[in-house]
Amino acid sequence: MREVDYDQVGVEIGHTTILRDVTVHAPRGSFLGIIGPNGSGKSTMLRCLYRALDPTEGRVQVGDRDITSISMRDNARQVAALTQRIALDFDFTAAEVVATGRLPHRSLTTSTARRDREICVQAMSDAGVTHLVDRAFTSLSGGEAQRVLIARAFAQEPEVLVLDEPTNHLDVRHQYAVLRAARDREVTVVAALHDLNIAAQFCDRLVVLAHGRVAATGTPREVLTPAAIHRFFGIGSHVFDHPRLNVPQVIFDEKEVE
Ligand SMILES: Nc1ncnc2c1ncn2[C@@H]1O[C@H](COP(=O)(O)OP(=O)(O)OP(=O)(O)O)[C@@H](O)[C@H]1O
Repeated sequence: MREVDYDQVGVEIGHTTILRDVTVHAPRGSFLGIIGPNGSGKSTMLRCLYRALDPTEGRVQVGDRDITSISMRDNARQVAALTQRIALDFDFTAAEVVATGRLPHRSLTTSTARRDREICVQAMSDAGVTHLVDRAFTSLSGGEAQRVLIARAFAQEPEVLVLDEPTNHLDVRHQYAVLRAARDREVTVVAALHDLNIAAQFCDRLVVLAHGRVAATGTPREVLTPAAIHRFFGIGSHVFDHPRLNVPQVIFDEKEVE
C-alpha cells in the first residue's frame, strides 16, 4: 500500500473550473472519505487518481511518483477503481468480470493463471459473491453487480482502492460488509461517500469538497458538526456519539437550523 497525495490539483473542462487547488494527503493504509454536495467535484477528484482524467494544474502522486509519469497499465497495477459509470455490453459471467481485474498484472512471459484464479476466488469470497460466479453479469441486480465490481477491484490487488459511491444499490448489511472488506485489506482507500454516518464509521479522515475546493478536512469528529453540515449540505442536524464506537452519528432535522 502506498500513500496518496493531491498537490494543488486543478481541473478545467472546456472553460469551466471543476476543481481548484485541491491539496490532500492520504497516509498509506488509511481510509480517506470525500464528502460534499452533488456536483462539488468528488468524482472528478477520484478520476484524477485512476487516470480517467489528468489534472490541468498540479499533480497526483501515489507513493513518491506523479501518476502521469507512469503508463496507464502501471497505474492500473497500483490503483483499482470502483466507478459510477461502467459499460459492460458483452455477456460476461460474474467470474469473467472479476477476472478482468487481473489484466493489468498479466505478464507476457510468465503464466500466472493459477495464481490469478486463486486471487479471484478470494476476492469473490471477500465481496460475498461466490454464489454468483456463473451468472451472466447483465442478469444481476444492481446490488449484486456492484458487489461483483467490488470483487473485481479487490482482484486487482491494488496499493490504492478508489471507491466512487461504493454503497450505491447495496442494502444496509452489504453496505457495511463491503466497506469493512475494503478497510480490512492492505490498501489505502479513497472513497466518495454520500452517507455521512457510514463515512464517520469507516473513514480515518474526511475531506469536504464544496464548489470544487477543499472546504474542510479532519477526523469525522472534527468535520461532522451540525454547523458544518448545515453550511455544506444546507440541512439541520443533531450529532450524537455512536453508543459503541467512538464516532459521531448524524440525525438530520429540517427544522433545526443553526
Ligand atoms: N466532462 C464534463 N464536462 C462538463 N462539466 C463536467 C464534466 N464532468 C463533470 N462536470 C461538472 O463538474 C461538477 C463536478 O462533477 P462531479 O461529478 O465531480 O461531482 P460530484 O461531487 O461527484 O457529484 P455527485 O455527488 O452528484 O456525484 C459538476 O457540476 C459537473 O456537472
